Amino acid sequence: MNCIEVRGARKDYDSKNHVLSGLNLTIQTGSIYSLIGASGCGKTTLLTCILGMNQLDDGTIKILGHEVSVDKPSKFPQLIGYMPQQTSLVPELTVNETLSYFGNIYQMNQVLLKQQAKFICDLLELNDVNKQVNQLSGGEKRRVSFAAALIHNPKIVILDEPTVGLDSILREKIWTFLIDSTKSSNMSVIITTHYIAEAEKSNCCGLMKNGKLIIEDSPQNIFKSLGVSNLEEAFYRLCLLKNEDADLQPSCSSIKMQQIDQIPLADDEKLKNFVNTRKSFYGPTLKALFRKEMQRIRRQPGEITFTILLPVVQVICFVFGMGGNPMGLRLGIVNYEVTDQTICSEYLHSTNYELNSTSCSFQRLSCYFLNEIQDESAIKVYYDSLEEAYRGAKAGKTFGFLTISSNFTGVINERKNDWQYITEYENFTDANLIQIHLDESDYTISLFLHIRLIKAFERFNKKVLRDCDLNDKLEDIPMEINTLYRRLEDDNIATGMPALFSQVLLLCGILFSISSISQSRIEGIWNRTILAGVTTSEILAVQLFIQLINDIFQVVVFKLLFKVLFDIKIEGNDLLLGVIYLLLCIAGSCIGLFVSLHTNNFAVVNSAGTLVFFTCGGLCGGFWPIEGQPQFMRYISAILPTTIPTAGIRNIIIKGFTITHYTVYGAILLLFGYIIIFLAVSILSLRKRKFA
Ligand SMILES: Nc1ncnc2c1ncn2[C@@H]1O[C@H](COP(=O)(O)OP(=O)(O)OP(=O)(O)O)[C@@H](O)[C@H]1O
Repeated sequence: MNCIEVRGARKDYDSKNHVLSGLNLTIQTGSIYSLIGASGCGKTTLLTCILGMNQLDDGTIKILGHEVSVDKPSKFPQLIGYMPQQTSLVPELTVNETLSYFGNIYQMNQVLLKQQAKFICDLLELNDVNKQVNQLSGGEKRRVSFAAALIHNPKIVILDEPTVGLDSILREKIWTFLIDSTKSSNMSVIITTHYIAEAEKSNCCGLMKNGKLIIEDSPQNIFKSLGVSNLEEAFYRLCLLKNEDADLQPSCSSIKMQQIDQIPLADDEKLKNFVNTRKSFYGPTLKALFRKEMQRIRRQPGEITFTILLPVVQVICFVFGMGGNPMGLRLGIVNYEVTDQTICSEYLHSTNYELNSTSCSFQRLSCYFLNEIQDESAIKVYYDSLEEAYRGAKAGKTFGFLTISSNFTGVINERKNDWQYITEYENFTDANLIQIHLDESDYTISLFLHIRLIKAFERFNKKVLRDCDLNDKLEDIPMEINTLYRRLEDDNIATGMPALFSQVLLLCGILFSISSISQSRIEGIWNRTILAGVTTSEILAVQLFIQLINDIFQVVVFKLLFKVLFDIKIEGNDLLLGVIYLLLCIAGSCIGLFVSLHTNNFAVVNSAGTLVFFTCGGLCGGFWPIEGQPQFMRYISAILPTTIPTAGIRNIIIKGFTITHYTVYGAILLLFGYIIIFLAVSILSLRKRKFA
């Protein structure tokens, strides 16, 4: 039986790029087949199609008589060993751990695994087996990758440029091993190489050009037919040939292999047994997947620190960055009533202000008013003229300025004493006693200054009324505003806190998921794991388990932070709050999973995470009311993963709402919805395309 048969293989990446154009290839069991050709001629593409990682547009590929495609990769993963062009290993694992990982996902017997690992490490001169892969040289990494392809003693070995970067002695050793293995254990090898001379050691050589094999024969037959003495020369000659001359090809299938034992691979019954030997959800395999992730996390101190610190830093920043009253705001003052401010301070220090108690008339009341604006409200910066104050505000030296008219005291006196007789109402309001110009480019600061100036005037006015023996309540508006639920001591922080919590927990889930899944897909370990026969369900199960551990950890950190930093009493059920936190984290993990499965570009993955974070942050209503959004946007906000949960968290913490309130059960249902949808779509897309 032929080990691999490729018939009429066509593959186009795009309409201009015909990589394989009706290629035929036959690899006999127990032989070494060297695939050579210029860079970019399609060797890797052919290998990935043979492995079922890439789909042919036309034609068939059979491994041991069974057709292979993306939908139906090889039935015998344990029989195949693949070494990709990129090293495709976990950089944080040691050599020993790497071989143990591969041995376990191939479900090897532990004693055999140890023996085989020792044998291969000796063969490939991998002496320091406790060194991490990321501490190895390029050549050493390739040797580890080669060892990983051979650890389970495969019967079909597919090697994409295994000898690149290795010295000639080691290359010789590898070839000797391959030749011995094909002879002694009937191993079949397909190998691509740019070292054409070493291909002379193979049983058959195929030279690819223009998407086809232009020759496929034993090196000796090629020498004979072309009248050359080495493959380099043959390769050079054939590459110069035009396409129409490419009919030189006797097939390698006519070459008689000196096989000792063909039975194990030719016997279909035994192959079936081989298929059945792989156990689904097998403990040691799952353990290997889990251990690999844990070792990776453990050896990436940056990542683990980031995972722990992310919520801590975010919450601390939030506590210090939000909710505090802005201090040190500079406000320009132009006082036309008392232009020399030293007079004001002397005056305030001496008699406070001059009051004629019989008529209740004052002097220089502007000093008195300005005295009510203390530094914690605004730091006063005095200017002599409006123009100067304007220039100061424009230059950013102040957040705005106010002018006090020269008739300030006169009008106030009038208001207090003769307000009932003022007939020229227009004149009264036009007095423009105090004109305020605020820099509205920072709305929050302008709002604060606005309120503080009004309050300063109220205080001033009340004092004046009291000094005139008038009831200072006259100044109050006849309205009392009482609050429901709000607690003064924590209202500022409590307002934005639920939004921050939902945002950060969602982000923690997304980032963790992205970092572990994208990393393994981009590094190539994902594909190698799938090729070893591990199902995507097994990988997902382990991933979700690890995510859950991370999510629970994040929630615990959050709850502790909440206690230590906020010390806010939770009115509602703490457990219910924990459930929403956990669901937020899990929803984030599922969103991260979905994103990582749909792109292998780290920049895109990170941008997607950032997009989710900022979109949800801006629209969730926790930092700015949803009521401020246009109606159509409110519909979008309502279905975002943090909007209803933010309201739910706020309602549990501050109002003590239970699961019967729509924001609480709505949050739980919404998050469950997110988890189910993103998980289902991820599973479906993995069914369609397992490989990264
Ligand atoms: N995913 C892809 N999308 C589009 N084009 C691709 C893709 N992968 C490979 N190609 C193109 O297909 C052609 C064959 O690539 P392939 O990697 O198979 O060549 P190769 O013979 O293995 O090259 P090398 O010897 O340099 O490794 C190249 O022109 C390459 O640009």
